[in-house]
Amino acid sequence: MADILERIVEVKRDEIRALKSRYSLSALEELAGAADRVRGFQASLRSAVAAGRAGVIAEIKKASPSKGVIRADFDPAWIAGEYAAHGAACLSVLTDERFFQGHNDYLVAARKAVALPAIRKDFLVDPLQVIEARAIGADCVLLIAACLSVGQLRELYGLAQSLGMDVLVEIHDGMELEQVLSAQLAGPLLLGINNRNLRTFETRLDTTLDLLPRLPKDCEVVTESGIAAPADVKRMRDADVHRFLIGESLMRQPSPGQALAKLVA
Ligand SMILES: O=P(O)(O)OC[C@@H](O)[C@@H](O)c1c[nH]c2ccccc12
Repeated sequence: MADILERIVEVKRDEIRALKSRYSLSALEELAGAADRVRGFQASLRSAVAAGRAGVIAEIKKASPSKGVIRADFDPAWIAGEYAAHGAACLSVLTDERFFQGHNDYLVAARKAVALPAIRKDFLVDPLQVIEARAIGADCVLLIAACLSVGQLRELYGLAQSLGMDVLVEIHDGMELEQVLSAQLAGPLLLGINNRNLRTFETRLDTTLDLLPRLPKDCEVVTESGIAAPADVKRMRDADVHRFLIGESLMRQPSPGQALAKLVA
């Protein structure tokens, strides 16, 4: 059986075809040009960290392929308000419909409710999806190294930057790190290390810690997935990792904002 990442990318190919039949490139570019001004995503994380705080990207995620529905009562604007009121630096919004029960409208609603910058969390493999991200208001896009060739990574990264967006480049092992470094992207690189293996769903915080010695000095590391307890946050901060992408453990609590405050207190 094809693994989940391959299945997701197959579905994305269909979505890209549909997007192409709905919009011409110039129409989509026009929408991107008319979108709300970009809010600095990488800068917001940087200022939290400079102030001695954890820089948290708080995720708005209804469901996932590994966990099913995570939160049934799902109101993206309300959740965004919770996160903003309790110290999140940025929002992450899943827009994939098929596997994560996300939606572009959730990003629009969440971003409209607060002043925080937001990343479009999806599986981007085509320039059109990057332009679409800006058209719906995204301030940052996720580029997953495992879905992209070095050439695609360079192309999509450059395109996102040319649209004023930041990019979070995601890896989960040393091979993907080498691939990203060989792309020689314009830094300082915002590099996400996913503790969850998207092929097996196994989650190990050591994934981040093991890769740290191999990262370039100016790299801004985000540890992603599986952060559930204050001890997890402390372990990372002791290793000089101050940026976090956190979803499930917040989404499962009645007040995701209070959960966030407790986690990083
Ligand atoms: O819910 P968690 O374990 O806190 O993880 C959040 C985030 O890291 C995870 O949703 C994620 C990281 N990279 C992704 C790529 C696609 C979809 C989802 C993800």
